[in-house]
Amino acid sequence: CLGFYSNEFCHPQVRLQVQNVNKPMYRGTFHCFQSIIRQESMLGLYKGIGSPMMGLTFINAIVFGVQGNTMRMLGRDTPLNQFLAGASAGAIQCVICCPMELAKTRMQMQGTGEKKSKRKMYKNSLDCLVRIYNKEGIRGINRGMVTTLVRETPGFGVYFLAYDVLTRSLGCEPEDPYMIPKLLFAGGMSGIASWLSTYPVDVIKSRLQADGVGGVYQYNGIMDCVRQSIQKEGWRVFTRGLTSTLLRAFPVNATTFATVTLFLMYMREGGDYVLGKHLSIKLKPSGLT
Ligand SMILES: NC(=[NH2+])NCCC[C@H](N)C(=O)O
Repeated sequence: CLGFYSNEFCHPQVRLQVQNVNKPMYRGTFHCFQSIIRQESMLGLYKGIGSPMMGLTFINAIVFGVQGNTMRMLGRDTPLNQFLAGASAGAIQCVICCPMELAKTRMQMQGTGEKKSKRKMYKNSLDCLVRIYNKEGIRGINRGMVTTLVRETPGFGVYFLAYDVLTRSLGCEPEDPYMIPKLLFAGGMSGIASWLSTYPVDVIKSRLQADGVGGVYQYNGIMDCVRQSIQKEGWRVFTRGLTSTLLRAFPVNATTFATVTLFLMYMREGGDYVLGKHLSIKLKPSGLT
């Protein structure tokens, strides 16, 4: 479980993305945090954490495994191959990421605002997915899959390309006394770059996955959700929850990338290898090959 996947600790993100702009419950990130803690205690910030915690082991294993093997398959270490290897990892991990985020979103939305249901529909994330499957079948638990693929495929391409470019330009070498801070910085900035690159898609995905909580369906598909969102809230709608997402993205991805890099470096003899891009680049005096 390297780092924390998705936005399980970014509770405000989902609520800020899907709240009703005509009757907004939250004025911004800080107010959202305050309200959740006041109304639901600190535990409220961790609602829906079960699903990401269940899925994150597999997701990170898939992401770094697919990315590394794709790079070895592509052979040449070029920026385009970095992007393609990351994008393929991002696409494949959607199989787990989409249902996981659907459960997280539903758990975080139940009992809030106008969607407040009299009784809690779901006991936990697994119960949430089982109920959705029993009611809506396989299509139901893959609600939001298209937007998840549109978000994650380029998002992960940017994620790994940014880390490659930053580790190269910072010269993250084992004998460098500042290697660890540089890896943390490169990982954190790569996470931010990745979320910034596809954040508008994430807003639409969250709205589609939250749609129907409490029985009220608002959208007839992706384009209708985009149209309604822009019509009601203007283009700023695509920045809703962005602050809390970026506040979380830096430390989570700094930890993830630095941990994987150091883990793999010390798995090899004497630090000959640094993740750099994808786990198996031989370090030469001139930098990563
Ligand atoms: N949707 C993305 N931008 N994904 C790439 C970043 C993934 C990373 N594990 C995170 O949760 O921050």
